[in-house]
Amino acid sequence: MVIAVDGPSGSGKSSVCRAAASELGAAYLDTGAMYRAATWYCLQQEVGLDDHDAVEVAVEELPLNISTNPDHQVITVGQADVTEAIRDASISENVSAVATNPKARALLIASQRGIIDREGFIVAEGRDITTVVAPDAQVRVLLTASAEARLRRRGAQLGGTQDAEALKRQVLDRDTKDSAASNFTEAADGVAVLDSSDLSFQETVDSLISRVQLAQGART
Ligand SMILES: Nc1ncnc2c1ncn2[C@@H]1O[C@H](COP(=O)(O)OP(=O)(O)OP(=O)(O)O)[C@@H](O)[C@H]1O
Ligand SMILES: Nc1ccn([C@H]2C[C@H](O)[C@@H](COP(=O)(O)O)O2)c(=O)n1
Repeated sequence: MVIAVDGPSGSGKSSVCRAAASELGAAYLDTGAMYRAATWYCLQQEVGLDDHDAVEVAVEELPLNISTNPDHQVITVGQADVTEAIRDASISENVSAVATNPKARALLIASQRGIIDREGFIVAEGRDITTVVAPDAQVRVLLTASAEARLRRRGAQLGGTQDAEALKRQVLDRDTKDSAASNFTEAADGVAVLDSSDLSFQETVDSLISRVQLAQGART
């Protein structure tokens, strides 16, 4: 069973899907982490992010390994453990340049489909999982939250280190740029909306799990 979840920045995709996968005993794929790792690699190789061909070459040779264990996420690029580094504000502010590069996207999407096929029972989250990567997933959810809730949550997550302008760049401005590559603000046909604005973290996890259990029941 494939559980596909999309949504804007700060809506809770990574944390909610990781917790749900852990409770369900499923694998977990953070596709945003793959775009972030690709961006880290381009910056490390001093590839100009506006140079589309150079970015494509870099993504083609990207020596990426991403774990699918929801309880132990490790992301490596070659010998470098980039699990923490890809969460840096410098990556958040540059990742859209890679995510909107069509050829880089096609390469990463192919890799994501390979991981999903290999795992079988998996929660995969990102921006285009319900629509492009796994449109045939048995559970398809658009996880949303108000802009105010998303900014507040991201601010708390970063320990109050970012001012309002930096948070806006990392959350709302990034959404605007990423919208050029995929539609994650409106649910496509057959995709259920889960609005977490007024839900606690655990209520949101429980809501996702109950949708999975409903789909599991429908299959037996
Ligand atoms: N329903 C909720 N109530 C309160 N806090 C939440 C809720 N859902 C998520 N959070 C918190 O909000 C923060 C942002 O969540 P998370 O990083 O999972 O978002 P995201 O959608 O994956 O963002 P991005 O796409 O930018 O990586 C985390 O600290 C998470 O614990
Ligand atoms: N399926 C996906 C996943 C992510 N992206 C882009 C959009 C984000 O700016 C970036 C990082 O994702 P995050 O870690 O914030 O979820 O990657 C995408 O285009 N498609």
